[in-house]
Amino acid sequence: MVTVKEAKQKILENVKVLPAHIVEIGNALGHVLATDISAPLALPSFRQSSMDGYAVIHSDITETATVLKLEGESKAGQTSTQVLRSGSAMRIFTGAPVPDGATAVIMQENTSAENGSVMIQEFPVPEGKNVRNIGQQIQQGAVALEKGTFLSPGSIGFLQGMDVREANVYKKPKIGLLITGDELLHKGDSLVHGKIFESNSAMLAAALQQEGIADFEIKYAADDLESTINGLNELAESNDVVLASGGISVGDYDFVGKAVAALGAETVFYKVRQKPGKPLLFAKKDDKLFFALPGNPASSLVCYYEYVLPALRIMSGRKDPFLTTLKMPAKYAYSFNGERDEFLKGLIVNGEVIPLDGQESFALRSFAIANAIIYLPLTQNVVNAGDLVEVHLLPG
Ligand SMILES: Nc1nc2c(c(=O)[nH]1)N[C@H]1C(S)=C(S)[C@@H](COP(=O)(O)OP(=O)(O)OC[C@H]3O[C@@H](n4cnc5c(N)ncnc54)[C@H](O)[C@@H]3O)O[C@H]1N2
Ligand code: MOO
Repeated sequence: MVTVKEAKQKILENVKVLPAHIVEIGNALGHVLATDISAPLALPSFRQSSMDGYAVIHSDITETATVLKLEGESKAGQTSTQVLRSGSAMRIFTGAPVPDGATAVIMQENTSAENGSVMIQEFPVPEGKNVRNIGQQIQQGAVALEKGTFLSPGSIGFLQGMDVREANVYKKPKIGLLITGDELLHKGDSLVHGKIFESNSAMLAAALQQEGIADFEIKYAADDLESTINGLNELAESNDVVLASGGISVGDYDFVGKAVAALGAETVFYKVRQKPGKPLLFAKKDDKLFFALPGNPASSLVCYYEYVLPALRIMSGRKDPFLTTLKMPAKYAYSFNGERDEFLKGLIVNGEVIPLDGQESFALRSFAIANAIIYLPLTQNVVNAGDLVEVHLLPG
């Protein structure tokens, strides 16, 4: 048995980043850059107005109420180059090219135009006011995004604005899910006494999809050693990570531990001093990883968020693999007796976290409405309302 801290350390030590490959920008969201991207063009690539108003030469404005001759117009999308002469102002709109010679734009609220001239009710006008300069955002050839950047919607927009079409990103792991248990019913089956509708496959598939991992396959194994070995073996051949659900405890029909050993995988840890999720197993063989998640649904999902997801993120190149962690006051008191650290399903509302009712490991009802996991080490087994607790934010 290892502690939570030791188990997390072993994840960090034993999981390696996958190789990189080129993807189109449209498919790059949620990936991590494996090389720097240089700006193929400057942003902006021409001088742009940031306001609707009038382009002027700032030194022409010598007093409040300077009157300039109105000459020409520059609107967004205009491709021809225009020139502004001294003593004149040009009508201009947001995003439009600033004519050569112009050094500032006066927003139209500070002007009044009539009969072919415009009065500027602003003085003094600094050079460059309301003008976006060439390369103000990024110069051509400069590093636009560094290796290691996690590509967010903002990154995708930034790259698209420079007409970057593809990116070299770390691969995301391919996952095989092995769902074990003779008691399990599937979609379309009829309920019979002693059986349950299986939910871990849908739950884990949803969690993977939420992480942007679409490449996964699901297999089912009966509670016997041979079908568990075969299932693990087949999934390991075509995937980077195998997640088994159920059959990892000490019962006569729990075969996952024996099957992992039979495949020749090395156990990194088995059993973590935590509730729920005690019988979690992590093993590896060459570059393949095996996680055996306890069958109890809430145990399975806690282990996924606290250990599996960080491993998948490390493989994908993420430097911040664990759930975002912060301290927050507990809304209600909570205490526990026992010899294991506890992970509680929590709901953050208005800056406080509520330890939800229904913390049993077979129950998903609390997880269904949780937005956080509360981590209570053994040293904090009595929590009073208002005490600060460690909170791990669930993705989404
Ligand atoms: N004598 C002991 N018994 C148990 C111990 C122990 O230390 N000594 N540990 C308990 C703990 S803690 C957990 S957690 C469970 C883990 O058991 P397994 O991983 O072997 O899981 P199963 O026995 O196969 O199933 C447990 C539970 O979950 C239900 N289940 C299984 N698969 C699914 C699924 N795909 N979808 C929904 N529900 C599933 C299953 O029907 C059981 O109710 O062991 C304790 N026992
Ligand atoms: O570890 Mo089990 O998940 O406590 O029920």
